Amino acid sequence: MSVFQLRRSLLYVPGNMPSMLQNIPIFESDGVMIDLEDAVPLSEKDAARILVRRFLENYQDRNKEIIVRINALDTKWGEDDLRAVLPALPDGIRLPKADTPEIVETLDTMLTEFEEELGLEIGRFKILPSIESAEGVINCIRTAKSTKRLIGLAFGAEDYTASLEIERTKKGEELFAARTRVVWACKAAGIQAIDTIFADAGDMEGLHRETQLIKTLGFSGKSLVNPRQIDVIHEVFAPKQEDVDYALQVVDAIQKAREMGTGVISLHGKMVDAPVVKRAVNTLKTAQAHGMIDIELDEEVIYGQE
Ligand SMILES: CC(C)(COP(=O)(O)OP(=O)(O)OC[C@H]1O[C@@H](n2cnc3c(N)ncnc32)[C@H](O)[C@@H]1OP(=O)(O)O)[C@@H](O)C(=O)NCCC(=O)NCCSC(=O)C[C@@](O)(CC(=O)O)C(=O)O
Ligand SMILES: [Mg+2]
Repeated sequence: MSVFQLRRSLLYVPGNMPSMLQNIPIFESDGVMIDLEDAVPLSEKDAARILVRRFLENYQDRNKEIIVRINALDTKWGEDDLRAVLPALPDGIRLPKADTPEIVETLDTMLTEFEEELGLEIGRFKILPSIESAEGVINCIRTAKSTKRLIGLAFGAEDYTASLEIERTKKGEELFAARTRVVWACKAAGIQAIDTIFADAGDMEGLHRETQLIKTLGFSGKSLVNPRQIDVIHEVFAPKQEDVDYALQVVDAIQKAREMGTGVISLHGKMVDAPVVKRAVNTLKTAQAHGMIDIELDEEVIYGQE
């Protein structure tokens, strides 16, 4: 059974803060996004990219996914950021303000050139574009299919609400349509949807509520601003034991149904058919990724394919 990569928690770490960078190895997030963009003041842009490169060169035993958020490619820093950090081999680049598929394609081409220059496999560096404006949301369906390098699309609600000239609320009603569209784009392209930050690092209840909501919508994880947010996210994304047990029963039941020559069966009085089985398999894959179960799932047998 394939195990999809967990990206529940991607923690931003400002690239100009040595005291924060040095703790990256001990954070229990699934990944970190070292930031050269908005967390870094203009006066420190040049120093930060050198600091990040040195940090990555010394961080040899990587224990989590490392993504660097560069400055946008239409700024005077974006290309220098790439040139500085790529030789230190981050796993991927988060591209802010990815308003169009064309800007992601430009980054794709630049990464290919850097890979050739550095003698690396083409496609080694992944891309996580940020959808954080009205234009970005409108174009995200094409952006999600713009290159094979994409690990997902990340929604950025702070810039998105600024672009709409509205306030961001904790309830998040103003974000619903954009979040939904980003999820559709990602699911249609077979990549992950990563939700925006929750800025109030002291409000764990609010974070819990928002994470529950975005999980329900189909996001795979969230960007974070503070290490204290990691446990809350992981708790919400952990599959519940009762759901895993039920998914195992569903898989068992459908195989018995097939042996009886039918594609539908009743389990505890509820109908089990193909979509129910698909959801059960998703639950089991998630449980597998969380290390909760270790079983071989033969999807051809489960789905009844020849
Ligand atoms: C939020 C706050 C100020 C709270 O400060 P506080 O002082 O209350 O923090 P405390 O909890 O008291 O800190 C306790 C200890 O943890 C250390 N510590 C804290 N945070 C740490 C961390 N992130 N990494 C490593 N270490 C950390 C700290 O140094 C201290 O260490 P020590 O002194 O040794 O005890 C602080 O966390 C922080 O600056 N966060 C990063 C902010 C940032 O990167 N923003 C840019 C990315 S968002 C964006 O751009 C939006 C977006 O573009 C995209 C999108 O949505 O995806 C959009 O448009 O939407
Ligand atoms: Mg932003």
